[in-house]
Amino acid sequence: MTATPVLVLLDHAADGTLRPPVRELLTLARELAGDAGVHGVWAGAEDVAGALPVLAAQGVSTVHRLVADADPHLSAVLADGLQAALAASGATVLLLVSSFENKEAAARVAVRTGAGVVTDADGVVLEDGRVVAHKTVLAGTWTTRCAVTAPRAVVTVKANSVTAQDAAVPSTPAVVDLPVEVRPGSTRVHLVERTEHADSGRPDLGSAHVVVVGGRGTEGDFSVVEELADVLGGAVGATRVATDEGWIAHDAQIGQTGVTVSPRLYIGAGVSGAVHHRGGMQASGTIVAVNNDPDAPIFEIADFGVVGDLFTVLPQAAAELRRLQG
Ligand SMILES: Cc1cc2nc3c(=O)[nH]c(=O)nc-3n(C[C@H](O)[C@H](O)[C@H](O)COP(=O)(O)OP(=O)(O)OC[C@H]3O[C@@H](n4cnc5c(N)ncnc54)[C@H](O)[C@@H]3O)c2cc1C
Repeated sequence: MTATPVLVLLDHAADGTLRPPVRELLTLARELAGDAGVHGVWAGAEDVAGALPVLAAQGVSTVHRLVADADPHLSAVLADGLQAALAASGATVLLLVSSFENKEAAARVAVRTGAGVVTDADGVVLEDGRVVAHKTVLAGTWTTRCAVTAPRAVVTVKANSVTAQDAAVPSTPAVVDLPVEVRPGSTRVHLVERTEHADSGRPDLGSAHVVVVGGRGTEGDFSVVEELADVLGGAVGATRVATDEGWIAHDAQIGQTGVTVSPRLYIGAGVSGAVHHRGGMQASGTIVAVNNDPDAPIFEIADFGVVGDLFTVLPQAAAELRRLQG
């Protein structure tokens, strides 16, 4: 694979603000593309203008704004748009933030274009002209390197895998409308309604730098978990026991059948560390466990462990952090 532009899907919120992991992907894209340049894809009716300063700081050369008579929030329509953007940009590498929706779109684009697809990567490099993606598999027990042998690569990258940095030289991104030919099959599903979650004031669980997680040990009282998360500016997560009990919404569940997180700091309180939970958090940077059972399996993977009652330890930690923060 010779040097070509790298294409990045510019995930954004309803107000047009770029989601934080997009800066990480653009940083990675610059490393892969070298002089060939970085292109972005803007999908949705939101105004791109507010995102342009960030895209300029990231050195993006061209933003392909999809123009389609169908909703690009449908993964099949998004895949149509991404395929068109690959053709328009000449890119042979497409990077997307790892999310359920993006992984579905990535798979569709890869099938249509004959690309190799890797999901949930935590690093991407070029080796001998080939895209090599690093990923953690089998409930976090193995790290693998997957070399893409096809001429095109589509890779979804987990949040917090790359440290975002601005380009040495900013750019003036050109915004180009890209008409998308929507396949008849792509609109077999109609999007009836789409509602953004009310803003909790906390960062998104999948991309947060800090995640504080409550398990069965909370016995349904998440107040101390939320308090510590707020002091650290982090997100609140949960085990399946906690979500099944209805103590917290299902979208907070971390693990094999929930969200995969890889924050810089994971704090588990009253979490045993079952294999199904580990699969969704073992790639975290630093793992802290608070559990009153010294034999809890989570201590096997913890970088720092506190044997104690979470209702005593978490408030103390929050108070000390507040004191240090002044
Ligand atoms: C197919 C399948 C898929 C699954 N997918 C998931 C998944 O995606 N995510 C997930 O999380 N689980 C998943 N599970 C369930 C998983 O196997 C575990 O049952 C679950 O993770 C355990 O949750 P827990 O750690 O909260 O509870 P427990 O295992 O009951 O552990 C509670 C811990 O809290 C400690 N504790 C109790 N009181 C206190 C206190 N006051 N202070 C400090 N510590 C205390 C206890 O010592 C214990 O270690 C799945 C299971 C199956 C079969």
